[in-house]
Amino acid sequence: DSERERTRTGMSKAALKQDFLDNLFYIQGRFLEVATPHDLYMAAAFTTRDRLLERWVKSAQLFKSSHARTVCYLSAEYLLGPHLASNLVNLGITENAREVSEELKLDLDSIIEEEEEPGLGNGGLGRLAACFMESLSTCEVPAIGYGIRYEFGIFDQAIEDGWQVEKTDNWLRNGNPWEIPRPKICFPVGYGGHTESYRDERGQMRQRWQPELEINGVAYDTPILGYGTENVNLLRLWKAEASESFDFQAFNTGDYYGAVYAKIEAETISKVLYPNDEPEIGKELRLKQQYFFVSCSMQDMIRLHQNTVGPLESFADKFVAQLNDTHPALAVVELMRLLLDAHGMSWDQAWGITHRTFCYTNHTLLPEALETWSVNLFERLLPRHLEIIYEINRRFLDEVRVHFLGDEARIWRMSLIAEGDERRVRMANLAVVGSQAVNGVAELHSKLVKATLFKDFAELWPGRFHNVTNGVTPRRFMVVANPRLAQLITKTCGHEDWIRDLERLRELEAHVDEAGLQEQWLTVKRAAKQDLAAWMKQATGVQLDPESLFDVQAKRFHEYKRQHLKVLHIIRCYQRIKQGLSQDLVPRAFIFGGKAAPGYFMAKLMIKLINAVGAVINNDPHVNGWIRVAFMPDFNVKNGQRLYPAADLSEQISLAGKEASGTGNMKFSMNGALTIGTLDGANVEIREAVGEDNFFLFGMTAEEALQRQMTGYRPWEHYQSDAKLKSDIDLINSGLFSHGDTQIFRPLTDNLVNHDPFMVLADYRAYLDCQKTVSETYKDTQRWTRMSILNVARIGHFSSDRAIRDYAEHIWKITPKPIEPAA
Ligand SMILES: CCc1ccc([C@H](C)CC(=O)N[C@@H]2O[C@H](CO)[C@@H](O)[C@H](O)[C@H]2O)cc1
Repeated sequence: DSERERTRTGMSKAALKQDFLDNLFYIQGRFLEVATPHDLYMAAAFTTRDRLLERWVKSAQLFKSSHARTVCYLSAEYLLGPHLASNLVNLGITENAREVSEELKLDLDSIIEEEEEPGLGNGGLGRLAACFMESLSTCEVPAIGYGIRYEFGIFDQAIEDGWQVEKTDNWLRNGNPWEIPRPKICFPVGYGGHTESYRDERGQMRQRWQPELEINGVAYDTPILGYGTENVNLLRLWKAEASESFDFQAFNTGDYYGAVYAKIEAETISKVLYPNDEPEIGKELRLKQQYFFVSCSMQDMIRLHQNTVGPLESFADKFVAQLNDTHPALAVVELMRLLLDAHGMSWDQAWGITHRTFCYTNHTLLPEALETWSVNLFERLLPRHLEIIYEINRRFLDEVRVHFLGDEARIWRMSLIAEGDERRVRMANLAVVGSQAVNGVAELHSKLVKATLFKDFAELWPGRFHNVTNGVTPRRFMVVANPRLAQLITKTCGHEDWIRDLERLRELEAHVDEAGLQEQWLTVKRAAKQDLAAWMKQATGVQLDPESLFDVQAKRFHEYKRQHLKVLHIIRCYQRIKQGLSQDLVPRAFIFGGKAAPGYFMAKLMIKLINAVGAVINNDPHVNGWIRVAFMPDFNVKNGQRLYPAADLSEQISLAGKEASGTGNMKFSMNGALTIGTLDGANVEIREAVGEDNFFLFGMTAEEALQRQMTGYRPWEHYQSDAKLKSDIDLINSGLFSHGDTQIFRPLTDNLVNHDPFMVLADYRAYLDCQKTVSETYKDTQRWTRMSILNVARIGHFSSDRAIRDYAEHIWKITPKPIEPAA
């Protein structure tokens, strides 16, 4: 058998078994009889990693020797999820691993369950970065993902007495077998201090920075394997360390705290992920974190270029860097600083390279989400960068004046500096000016980005603005999360090629009316619902009926995502059942999941309201069996993989114009859930793809919502004129769901009837009517199943492989570089 089979990285059962037992012994120092679940998991992880490393080394060799053009994805977040199951699928050895486990009387699923997921992200943006890394490898595009190795990721969420309680996410407590420390790949990062001008050896006046504090950034590498390919890309996350981890002088003088102060101060920089998916003003540590990973990454890219190609003039031919929102936007300024100050380039040459290197993706239109940093903070923390920002701005505004003579208002709006009592640096404007391409993440969003957020810039540089609609990886969110469905699709299509070419799901359409397929389709969904019901029972005590319609809303809590609109529907159903008017209802399980930023009061109150309403409904004998409410604690990638396969109905009900894209909507559809949603973000394109008959649409369009807001929206009138709405809101205020406390939810209900910034009351009626249609449709199982099959058959466009191919062709101008399989 082949060279590979004989080696430690054979794919055969025999090779896997031997390697597993060897790793259990040589790495965990255990033999089977005494191995703990954690030992078994670590042995399985190292056995899988061995096979990754072999491909990784080959990829790195080829990319290095061929000077392959490489994408650098700069993201402050990567919501990777557990590695083991996904790597087994991408290596194509899940079955072999399962059989070896059985031979050893072990259960592969419980070994997989053992893994602590790396939650190095908040939500959509972080998970997208993870899907993109997997698809970059699958599409054989050479790439490096750069980010921060937070010691503590997104908090673990517990629900206590209905309230969210945040628990520290100590994900590294048991070690991390998937990363390789690279102590020798280490870069200095400066903060504070001052700048000074000096005359260089050529007599040129130059600027340099004398930072006050210097720490080190050390690389930790994680291989990212593609599916059905030998290509492995690199995820390089930076950890902050003190340049001097122990100050002996201080220790000798008995100043023990002083001895470790530098170490503590340095390490705080990569200590914890900021748990907000909307910016918190002026958190200095946040800016330090952003500069930290940007500086390490730019220095590393320059090192790699000089070690492979050589002269920096061709830097932008070798590297293209994608800014994942504005969080890494400082990279534009840091590359300028390095090219100017460290490599003695002229401004124009440096700017030519910098501008051609960067591309920027915007992920949100919410004004409060656009990051700005005070000029004072910049002066103190990054004085040299502020100088460079001023020079970029001076030259940029000159260009604007040429095109828009005398339009000082435009100058004021486009400036990188927001004037006013406190001058602030606009990171979004910096990202646009410093990039050769700017894109939104769904067609509607990209249109709104050009028409509102960056209107001035789109008028100056129309060709710079693009759209790349988001996508998700079908490997994790179909094959790993829903193996039953994957098997049924493979059997029906007669091949597994759909996993790497998702458009081939269309072949399912030919079978859509076959009773056999419909039957098996229902069986697969029912089994997933039973699994979720069992998990929810042990996690929350709530018993869900797998025969009922699983109506799921799972995403970060935010008022624009309108989880409170969903609660009003639940209360409406409750009231109708209590009034004996349940004829047009179908039994439903209302399932929620999602974390709220710890400082976001209204979002946390929404979680409490859901659990309060659930407690009453789930214990009310009159409604028993009709409706149930359950809150899945700690919604993360692992738990998401339990939820997506079990959903019948996917709630995508944000106010049109607010959700940039959404990606959960794609994951639910890929698992046969039907969507009830507004014409917002990628919902628009999902509806176009699956067909309007297979999508439950309601609500105002983005234009209509904007119009209503412009002409003065008075939510109070809805409350006054709509008796049902009034009684639902009054029921919340009645204290029925809060042990008679009529005040606890007032902030939420008052906000709704007096302000309602996301127009919940305006869409309430349309939403209820649409939910009626949903119930009607669900009663017709054959029709519902047909719609479910068509949702999967027509969802191919929303693979992250397609999104990566779009970026490669239209933005990065890069071609794949496949690694030839070992002989
Ligand atoms: C500074 C705090 C912070 C952190 C994250 C963010 C992200 C931009 C928020 C986010 O995750 N946006 C989501 O990005 C997804 C991927 O493109 C989209 O699908 C979602 O619509 C968008 O809300 C903003 C501000």
